[in-house]
Amino acid sequence: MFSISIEQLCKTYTPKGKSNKSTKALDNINLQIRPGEFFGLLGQNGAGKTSLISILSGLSFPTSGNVKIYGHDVIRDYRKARNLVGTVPQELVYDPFFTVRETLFIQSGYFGIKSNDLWIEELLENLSLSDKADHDMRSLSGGMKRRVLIAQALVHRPPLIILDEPTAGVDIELRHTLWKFISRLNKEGHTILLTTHYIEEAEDMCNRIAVLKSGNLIALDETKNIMSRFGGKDLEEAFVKIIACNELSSFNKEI
Ligand SMILES: Nc1ncnc2c1ncn2[C@@H]1O[C@H](COP(=O)(O)OP(=O)(O)OP(=O)(O)O)[C@@H](O)[C@H]1O
Repeated sequence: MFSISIEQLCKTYTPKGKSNKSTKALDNINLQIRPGEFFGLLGQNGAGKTSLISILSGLSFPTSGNVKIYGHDVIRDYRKARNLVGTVPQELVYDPFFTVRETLFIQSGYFGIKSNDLWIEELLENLSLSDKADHDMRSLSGGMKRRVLIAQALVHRPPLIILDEPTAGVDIELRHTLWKFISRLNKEGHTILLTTHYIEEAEDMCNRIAVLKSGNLIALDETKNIMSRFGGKDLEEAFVKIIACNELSSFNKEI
């Protein structure tokens, strides 16, 4: 069984006013991700990455197509699918008046977990948040808030962890802390789906890469194969070449 199975997925945003044009954010995406993969989803701004992640996380509906998480359809079997995913969103969304520990306790409650103290302590420890555990969320710096968002996504020990640009604007210490912890979870069997504009992070961490361009999947392969197929000294050079190529159909034949 796949961690993620996506078949003929399309997502179109249709604005309410008649004058505005609709946007096709995802166009016939087919993709399977196996348990235990560390998978990178790359693409320029507006390529469709967050649209795809929102559908996987149950925050948005597909326009058409089928999406399953460990065999559970994200619409028909919403609760089971949602329980298997932990998503770290791009935006810093939080309740300013709860402490860090309260935030994690409340999040555990959303998943019906009553006693989660040991795991919450482990999350606090691994994300270097222990000394901030009893501080209000509003008093934390941006980087600290991001650590809490990561901990929140992990409270229910989801087998699939989705990270939407988790290191955007964060310092080097958090990057190290985060990647060390996420690597450990990946080695323990968690599947990781990462979007990032820091291509070197994807090169270091991901065993397989997909590239989206204007809602189309234009490349999909193991990281080392992408680099050798498209040349260049690193994944960033290969990525630039893939994006620059306009012959989407020739790429698609190879997918
Ligand atoms: N709620 C929405 N309503 C209308 N259009 C949307 C909505 N969300 C995204 N879009 C459009 O869908 C397309 C894909 O956007 P999306 O946010 O999925 O891209 P992205 O790859 O995540 O970009 P970024 O790297 O900037 O986060 C863009 O053209 C965007 O303007």
